[in-house]
Amino acid sequence: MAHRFPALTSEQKKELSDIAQRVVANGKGILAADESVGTMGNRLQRIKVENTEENRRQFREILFTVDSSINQSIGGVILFHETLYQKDSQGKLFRNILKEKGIVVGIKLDQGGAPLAGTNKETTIQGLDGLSERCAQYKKDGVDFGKWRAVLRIDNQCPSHLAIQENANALARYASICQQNGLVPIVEPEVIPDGDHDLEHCQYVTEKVLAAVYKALNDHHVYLEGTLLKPNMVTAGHACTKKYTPEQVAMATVTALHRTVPAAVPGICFLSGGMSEEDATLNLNAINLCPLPKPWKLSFSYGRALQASALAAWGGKAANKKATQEAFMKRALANCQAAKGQYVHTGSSGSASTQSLFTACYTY
Ligand SMILES: O=P(O)(O)OC[C@@]1(O)O[C@H](CO)[C@@H](O)[C@@H]1O
Repeated sequence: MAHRFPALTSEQKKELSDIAQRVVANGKGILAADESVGTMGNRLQRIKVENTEENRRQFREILFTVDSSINQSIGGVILFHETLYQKDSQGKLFRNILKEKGIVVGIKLDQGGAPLAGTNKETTIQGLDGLSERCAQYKKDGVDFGKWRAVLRIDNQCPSHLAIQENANALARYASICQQNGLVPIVEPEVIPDGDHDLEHCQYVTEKVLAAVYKALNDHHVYLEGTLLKPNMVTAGHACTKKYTPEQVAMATVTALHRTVPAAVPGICFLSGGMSEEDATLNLNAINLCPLPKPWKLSFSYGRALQASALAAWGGKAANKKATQEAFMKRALANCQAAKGQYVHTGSSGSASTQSLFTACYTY
């Protein structure tokens, strides 16, 4: 079929591919600081801090005002709408603080799950209505990439064909709209770790989901060089009694990606999905050492696994700023090393870094 109606000009393609490559250059990854108000409430509750706009702002100010050398490990930060328009205590917009550090600013664009009737409690994600207008405004406000998280669950009859197809199509439609507005879409089909399934079953499901996502992206004429993928690592279910090594997780993960993700995709930035900070780093390191062909950058887009120690160190007290920034910097550096397969576990990680960060049916 002739290519008669090009979706993007060559200038648009160049801009998108440049943005995507900047985010994952030289072992850099993404800080996912895009927790919605509700999710942030759960995080703050754990450290007994009230979920007010001011407390959310204060924690994020501490993260974003960390030393500029953070830009060696963090190439992009995903923000929630509220945070994009917040300022530090000197009145400077967070997004400008990040940009001055050379960090690319992203935004969460999905707007929560809606039930798929006739399935075993499966969902699709909302947010397509008005998305083009929202993207255009965000682009004007300095945003260069978006994120959309679709949630798939392994269970009896799950994920169903309908859930896989519907979420793949929504991700592709979102990706197309982002690109039309100059935003690199981060495509996040998360197979959540709830369940007692083994590693092999997670690999099987992850392959089915990713294959459907790349078919849909192709159907929607999405320019793959101007996208990033944010998948789950292939792991056994949280309640599986059999334990697997980072090397086994890495082999299953890279095998699934190798079978389904085109080499044109510049970077794959894993979510941490409730793994402890240390496990997320060790698994990423093993993935980068896995002896299979890896045509993409294999990096991180962690929420919990970059912020858990920092949150614990902060405890809601301004006096703990230095310790909070040190904890954050430590995880960012460790993950940057892991993204190059150079992380050496010294055994000196604090207790917060080895704690599981799993939450059942993690949604928002
Ligand atoms: O799994 P993690 O690494 O903690 O978070 C991954 C993530 O996609 O899920 C969260 C919920 O949408 C987001 O805040 C974040 O970007």
